[in-house]
Amino acid sequence: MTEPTHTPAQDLHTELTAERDHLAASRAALHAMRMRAEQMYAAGHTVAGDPFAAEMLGIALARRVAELADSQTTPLFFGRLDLDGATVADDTGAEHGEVVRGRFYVGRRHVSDDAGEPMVLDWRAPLSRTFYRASASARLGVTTRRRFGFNDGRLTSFEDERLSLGQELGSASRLLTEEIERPRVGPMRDIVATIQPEQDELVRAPLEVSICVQGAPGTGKTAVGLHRAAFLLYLHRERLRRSGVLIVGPNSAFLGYIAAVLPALGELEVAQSTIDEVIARGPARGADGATSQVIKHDARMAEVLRRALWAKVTRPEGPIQVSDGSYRWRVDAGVLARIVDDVRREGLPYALGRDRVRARVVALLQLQAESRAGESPTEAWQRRMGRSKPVAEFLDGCWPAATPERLLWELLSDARRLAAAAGGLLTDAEQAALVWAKPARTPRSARWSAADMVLLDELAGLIERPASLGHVILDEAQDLSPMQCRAIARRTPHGSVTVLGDLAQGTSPWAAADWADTMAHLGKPDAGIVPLTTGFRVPHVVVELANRLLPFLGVNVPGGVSLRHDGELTITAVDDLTTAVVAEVRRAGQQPGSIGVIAPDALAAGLRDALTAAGETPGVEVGGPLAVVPATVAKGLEYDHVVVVEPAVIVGAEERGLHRLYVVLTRAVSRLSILHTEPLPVALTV
Ligand SMILES: Nc1ncnc2c1ncn2[C@@H]1O[C@H](COP(=O)(O)OP(=O)(O)OP(=O)(O)O)[C@@H](O)[C@H]1O
Repeated sequence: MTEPTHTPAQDLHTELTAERDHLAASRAALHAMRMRAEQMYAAGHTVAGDPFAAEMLGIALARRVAELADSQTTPLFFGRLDLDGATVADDTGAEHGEVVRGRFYVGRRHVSDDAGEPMVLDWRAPLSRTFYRASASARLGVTTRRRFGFNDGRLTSFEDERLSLGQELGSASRLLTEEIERPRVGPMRDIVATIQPEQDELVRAPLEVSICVQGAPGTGKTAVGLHRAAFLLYLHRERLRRSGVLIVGPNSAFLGYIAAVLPALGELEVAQSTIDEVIARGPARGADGATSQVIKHDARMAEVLRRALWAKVTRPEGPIQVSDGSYRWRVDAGVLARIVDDVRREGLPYALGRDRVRARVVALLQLQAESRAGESPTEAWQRRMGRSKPVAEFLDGCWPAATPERLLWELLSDARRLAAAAGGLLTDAEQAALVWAKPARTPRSARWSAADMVLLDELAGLIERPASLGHVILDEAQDLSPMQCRAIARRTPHGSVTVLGDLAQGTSPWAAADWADTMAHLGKPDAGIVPLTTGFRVPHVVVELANRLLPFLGVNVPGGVSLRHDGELTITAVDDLTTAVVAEVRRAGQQPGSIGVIAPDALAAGLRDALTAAGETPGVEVGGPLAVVPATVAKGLEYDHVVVVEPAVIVGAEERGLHRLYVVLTRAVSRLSILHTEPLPVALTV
């Protein structure tokens, strides 16, 4: 492998001018595409056949116009490929033999000229794959890969790797380094220009494939998940628009931080929620004790609920007799029992089963009516029979209608009912912890807790099957409980999942210790587990400090390595925390970038007030210049300068406090200052 040769200044100038010309021409072409789309939008109603078609066409064209919006500050392309024979892969990654030569620009979206010739290739197009994957040893038909540097939308530099001459920069790329080390002010940005080969492999994995990524802090898991969503939507737009793509993140601060990435990539329709929002059936107004909460999230509850629901189905005791004008039809108890048994064996969701039993009974009544009258009864007749009192009473007796709320209310209000469902599964003490001390009088008046929502969702899934989503991306998935995983599994029986997380960052009481368990609860036990170890956020010195905690975290994960060798770490024992935090924030403010003061939850509000009183202005939004962040919401976030306050209190505040500290220490992009009055946690000092 050789170092890239340098281009003489004069040639450099000529080349830069040519590249800027191509950029200007591409912008003009994009503008023309948008004009054409706007004209079509304006004329849409005249070509559509009917009002519905006109509306659909209008929506599609408006979307197209929005997708073609140009932003002067976002570079239209960031790379160039010179090809002497690249083999294009199809959607699945399989090569289909078309050999391509010539020059191609790679950017955020496809731009073509009037004749339809590509001026910029979408980064997700099959040919663009070579931009991310080619290396000197496997150059995939690439002779030269060029990366462009931009400043405020203006093309200012480029960097070549002549792969055909064995030149390759890898992580020594100046443009990659600049991108990684740039100050993090504002919301999270996309990484399309610098996706690394190991990340690209995950981003472009086929839609059918579920994957689980175990990655150390800052290895780009969130970035990979977001780019994977954009990639899948590009390849399977119509299918996924119908079925939906969902991103699940740990909290609303995190979702706010990542919210701008997909729109910047032209993807405006991906739902982004917390797991609680996904399963909410109304506001959670109740609270759980620590013990009952953990039991409710335990996978055994699924079986308790299943038993409780299906215990409602009983064998019919007598026959049905239905009057129909001057006739009277009859179905014997034995026949009814067989129907109930058969339908149970079919394994349908409860409500569908009930409908099917009703339909079978009506079919038997219909047979009798047909043999008597010689003609088929109408649908109205069938509905009348299905709703007739004897049929309704039979159904209410042996397959009663059920709602999640009523069932759970019955279980949590009544120790005997719970015991009947939980016998052999939950201990007596566990059952006692679940039953309400003061039962709600009706299901409607129950004050459901967040953990109850998980149980209600499980019941709802037993009663009626939810629609299947096309793809779900689960970020910080190590914190999902078995029951929460099941909630996602129910929503993806025909879809796939991308699971992103770090076992070392598990802070929930049910945090995963082994990805195989999580994937089994998600219904994808065969998914591969892929490690990511190269860190793009946390500087080397800080990674080293955080890695000291790993042996104490009880998980088996590969340690991270940092691409960043800059960075600064200070640990200071202070007398007065508030004074020290204010002084540290002032010192940090002398450098560009965002500042995050991460404090024990109990201290956060006081520090925010103290900073405000001192004339600093901590904001609440993530991505602002200064934020005071309670330790429990810092997950997934990052700041150029992180001030960690009182690590020992963070550790002592919760059961998995050491894991929390690991999360908190790994939020820093450039500088980490630790301020403490209490002795540091032992794990940090060994
Ligand atoms: N290939 C890349 N090029 C440039 N920046 C990158 C790349 N990959 C990741 N980054 C940046 O590194 C930072 C960390 O990425 P990200 O938040 O996705 O990591 P993570 O693995 O989800 O971290 P954590 O587990 O700590 O939440 C982000 O600022 C992201 O933009």
